[in-house]
Amino acid sequence: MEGYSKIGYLQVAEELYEFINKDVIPGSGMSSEEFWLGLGDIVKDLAPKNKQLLEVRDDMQMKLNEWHKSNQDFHFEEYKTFLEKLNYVEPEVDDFTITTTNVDDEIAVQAGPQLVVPVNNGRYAINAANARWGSLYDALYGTDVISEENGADRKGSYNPIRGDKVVAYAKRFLDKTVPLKERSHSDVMQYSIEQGMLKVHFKDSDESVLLDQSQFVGYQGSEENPNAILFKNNDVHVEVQIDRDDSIGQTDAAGVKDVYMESAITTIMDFEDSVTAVDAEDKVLVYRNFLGLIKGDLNASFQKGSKTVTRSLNTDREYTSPDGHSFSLRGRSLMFARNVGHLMTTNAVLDQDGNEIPEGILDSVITGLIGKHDVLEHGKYQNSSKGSIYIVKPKMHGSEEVAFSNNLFNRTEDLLKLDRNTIKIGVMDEERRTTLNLRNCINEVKERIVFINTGFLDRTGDEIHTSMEVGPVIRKSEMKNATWLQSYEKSNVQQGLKAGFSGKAQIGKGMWAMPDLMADMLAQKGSQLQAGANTAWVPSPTAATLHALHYHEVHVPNIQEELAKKVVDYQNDILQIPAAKDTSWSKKEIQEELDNNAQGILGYVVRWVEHGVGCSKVPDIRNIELMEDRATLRISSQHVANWLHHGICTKDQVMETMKRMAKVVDEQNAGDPEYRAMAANYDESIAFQAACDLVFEGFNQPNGYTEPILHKRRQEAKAKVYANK
Ligand SMILES: CC(=O)SCCNC(=O)CCNC(=O)[C@H](O)C(C)(C)COP(=O)(O)OP(=O)(O)OC[C@H]1O[C@@H](n2cnc3c(N)ncnc32)[C@H](O)[C@@H]1OP(=O)(O)O
Ligand SMILES: O=CC(=O)O
Ligand SMILES: [Mg+2]
Repeated sequence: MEGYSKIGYLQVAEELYEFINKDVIPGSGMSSEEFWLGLGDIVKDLAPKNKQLLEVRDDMQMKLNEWHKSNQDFHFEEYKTFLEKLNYVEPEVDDFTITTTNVDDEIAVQAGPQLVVPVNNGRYAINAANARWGSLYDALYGTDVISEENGADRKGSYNPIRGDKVVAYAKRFLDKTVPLKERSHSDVMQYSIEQGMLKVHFKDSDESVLLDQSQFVGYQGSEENPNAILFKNNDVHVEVQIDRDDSIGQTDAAGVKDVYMESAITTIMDFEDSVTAVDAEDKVLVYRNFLGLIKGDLNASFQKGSKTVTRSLNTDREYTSPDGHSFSLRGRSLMFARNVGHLMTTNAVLDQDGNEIPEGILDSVITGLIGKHDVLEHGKYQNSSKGSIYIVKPKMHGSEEVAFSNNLFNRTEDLLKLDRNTIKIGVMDEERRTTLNLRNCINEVKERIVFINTGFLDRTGDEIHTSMEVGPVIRKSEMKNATWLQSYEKSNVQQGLKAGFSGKAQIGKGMWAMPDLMADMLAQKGSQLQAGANTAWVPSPTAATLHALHYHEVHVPNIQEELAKKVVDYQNDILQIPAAKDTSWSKKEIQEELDNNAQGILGYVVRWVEHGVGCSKVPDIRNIELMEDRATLRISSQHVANWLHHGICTKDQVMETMKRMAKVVDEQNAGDPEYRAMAANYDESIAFQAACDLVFEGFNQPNGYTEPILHKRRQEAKAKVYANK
């Protein structure tokens, strides 16, 4: 095949071949020949099984559709029996606990925010790794957490009225989190260290100490005039920064210029939901960025206003302990790589017959190979101090698919000469068959599992698609309160606790998908901790810093201990299908639902297909900017497909809506010179065609996934650009 190098069983796209051989193999302890021949063996052995697992998915979906069509008179018990016979609901394994070892404290001990970032965007990826620490002052000043009332507006140059509100908020946080024995942090004139204790001095020459002296764990600078005081609360840190020469420090009695929060304790470097990678060129970019992150030499230069900014990874933070010893804290988030799932194949590597190989197999061996450099301590920094490689595996359906991933990781370890279970797994609980059989799924990876996470966005898409034949689904905005979703969230925590995750692994919860609504996030996202999660997803570094506040309010291990005492059988509730009981929506309501979905689909897809951007902020019908990714696209497209299938709307109505909304999206993007308007020629716009395919062909997409259409159309768009060059 032209443009490919033949090696053993495989044909490898030249750019990938060269990148791996030149940049990744050296120092890995293996030759390139060994690597490619070994990958060939894995593909030869595992690709047929991968294919068979996908056939099981299709077969189950077909049988579900048939069952629902011939059981319009629905009986719940019969439905359950049918699911059990189909092995859609598996017989449960006996009690067990996970035995994962060599897990970093960031995962096992420290409850805190988890940031997700598309790894193809180097600038964002570096930012994400550096988001281990973030400025509380900036996060408050720049978001709606601080209201703009009474002259505290955000626009323009620094507004001292707003600044005062920020400082007051931060000092209230300190009073709650690291209280003084007497009075408030806002009364402090001077922080100092005396005989290993933190002392605070007030204006009237009064002084005090911390209520709990053990919360003071370090400082920078001198004992008399420290320039940073480090506190620890609920296993996470907060640093009060002092600089009397700084423009903000000057205005503060104690010279405090900022409160720095330990924020994104872990980060998911995403190769999946938020990424566009459809060929060898794109795959090389994501692998190259990940290599740079692991080796610590990734840089990104970009224009910010008139300046060129070069960004690189932060160093560790150095402190002196109260008893005078030097120590450091990590300056960077602990990184996971989220590989793609089992569905897609990639043309970056072909087998000897010219078939694309499963993309998940390629991701496993290459992220494993890159991760090996960390195990061998080749980087400027170390990601895992325990010699582990952390991989998140998404979109798996049921325990056989998890067992397949385990086998793939075993084979990857053997090929790379890594000890068994060096590669840890994070299991996304985001498909209905995994939720129902989560215990069995965890059991398949009990020696390497480090997280379960409720990816409720994909999970909602799967919910709609699975029960497509039942009837019209409830409106999208009602999904979050639906019985199935609420019980899925609870069941996930219960299964994690039962399998002994507390103190060993993460029980994670999903994304806050409104990146601009930070006040609402602060009000609502703490509930994920109350529900037992020791981490939850945020879309940006700012959100990580603000979400970190929640982990200071509650000590998650205590909550988990309480929750572990009660055991509830959630299965019947998880199986409550979100079909609408009352479908008498008004014409206006139907149109509103369609408009909203169409706007989200088009706004996201146009950037995916034409610009290669896999995660975007797209305004919804109320003009609220939403984080859209493949999983939210799956929901919107399946929702329209469902209503279309059940005659709630007509094909003509949907087409009219898509065309009208394309004009709205075109207007939203009018300021972008690279943007190609969809409404200029609907038939020629590849993005518009992709969006239409997702809706009109939605019924036939495997499990309602968006990748097959997105990949095909993106490849088409890239080919068109190259042809015109
Ligand atoms: C279902 C699921 O799988 S959810 C997982 C998928 N979702 C994600 O991965 C979320 C990733 N988030 C993002 O891509 C972005 O935050 C978006 C698209 C939601 C918003 O992006 P933007 O509009 O560019 O963000 P905004 O203008 O508010 O902020 C930009 C700044 O924040 C930084 N930033 C924003 N999001 C992130 C992030 N996730 N990680 C690191 N940095 C980020 C940017 O680097 C930029 O800072 P810089 O100029 O100093 O480099
Ligand atoms: O991957 C996360 C999701 O919600 O889907
Ligand atoms: Mg997902």
